[in-house]
Amino acid sequence: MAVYTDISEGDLKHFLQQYDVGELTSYKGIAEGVENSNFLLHTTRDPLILTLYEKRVEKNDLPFFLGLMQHLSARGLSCPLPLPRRDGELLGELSGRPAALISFLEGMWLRKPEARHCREVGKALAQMHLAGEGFSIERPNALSLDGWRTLWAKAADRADEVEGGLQEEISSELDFLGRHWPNDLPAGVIHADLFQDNVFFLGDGLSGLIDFYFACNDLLAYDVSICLNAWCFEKDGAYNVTKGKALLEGYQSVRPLSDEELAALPVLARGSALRFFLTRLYDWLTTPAGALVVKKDPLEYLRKLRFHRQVGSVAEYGVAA
Ligand SMILES: Nc1ncnc2c1ncn2[C@@H]1O[C@H](COP(=O)(O)OP(=O)(O)O)[C@@H](O)[C@H]1O
Ligand SMILES: N[C@@H](CCOP(=O)(O)O)C(=O)O
Repeated sequence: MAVYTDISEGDLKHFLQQYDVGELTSYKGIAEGVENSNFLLHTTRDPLILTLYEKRVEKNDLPFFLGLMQHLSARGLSCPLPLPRRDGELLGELSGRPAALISFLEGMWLRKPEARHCREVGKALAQMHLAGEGFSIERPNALSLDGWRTLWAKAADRADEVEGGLQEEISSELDFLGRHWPNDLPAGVIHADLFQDNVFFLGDGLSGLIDFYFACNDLLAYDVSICLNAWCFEKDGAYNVTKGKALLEGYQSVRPLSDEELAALPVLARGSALRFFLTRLYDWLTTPAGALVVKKDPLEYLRKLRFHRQVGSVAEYGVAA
C-alpha cells in the first residue's frame, strides 16, 4: 500500500480551490505503488490523480518529471498530464508535502502479459524515446553505477542474511560492470521503471504509460534491458524468448537498435537486473515491520542477473545476432 501521508477532506478542498477542476465529490487512497502517496479524486468533472511526493523524491527533480509528462504528451505519447493551478504552477503543497494533480489515465495494468502485449510495450518504449527528443531539462540517472555502489555500501554488510555468498557475488558483479559498462551508445530520456504496473491496457490495446518518477537521461538500450527484465521472465524464473522477441521486434519497428546496442544488451541487462536487485535489497533490509508498503523480493532480480551472466549471444534474447 502506498499512502504514506494522510490528507483531510478540508485541506484537500482548500488545495483544490487553486485549480479549475470542479467540485470534489469523493476521494480515496490508492493501495498500489511504492514511492509516493496517490489518491483517486472524483469531481463534478473528470476523475483525477493527486500525488504527494514522498521523501525519496528530490523536490528539485519535480520540474523534470512534470515537464517531461507535458513534453511527451504534447508529442503524442499517451501519458498523464499534470494540471496547472489557476496561477499556472504545476506544483503545490498539501499536508506538508509537494503535491500535483495529474490527469487520470483509463486502463488497467496486466497481471499476466502475453507476447502480443510485450510487442506493444516495446513499441511504446521506442515511441517514448523518440518523443523525449528535444526535452530541455536534463536529469542524470541517480541509479546507475555510482548510485549502485552507494546503495551496495549501505547493504553489503547484511547481504548474506538474504542469501549466503551474496557479498562476494555482488561485489564482483559491480567490478565487472564498472569495467564493461558502455558509454558510447545512443542516449536520451528513458523511463527507467517501465514495469507491468506502469503500463495500462484497455482491452488488447496499450492505453498509456504512467509513473515517470525514475525517468532520467541515460542509454536508450538500457531502458530496453529494463523492459526485458520486467516483462520477459516467467514466475518460475525462466526467460521467455517468445516474449523477448516480441518486445524487441515491437521496439525495433519504431526505433531500430544498432549492432552496438544489440551487442551491449547482455551487459546492460546485468546492470538493470542489479539496479532492481539493489533497491529491493536495501528496502528489504531497512523497511520497518508494519510499514504500509509491500516489499518486493530482491532474489527475483538476483536470478535474472545470473541468467544474463551466462548469456553467450544476443540471439538468446530473441533477436537475430
Ligand atoms: N494518471 C493515472 N491514472 C490512473 N491511475 C493512476 C495514475 N497514476 C497513478 N495511478 C494509480 O496509482 C498507482 C500508483 O502510481 P505510481 O505512479 O506507480 O506510484 P509510485 O510512484 O508510488 O510507484 C498505479 O498503479 C495506478 O493504479
Ligand atoms: N519497479 C520497481 C519498484 C518501483 O515500483 P513502482 O511502483 O514505482 O513502479 C521494482 O519492481 O523493484
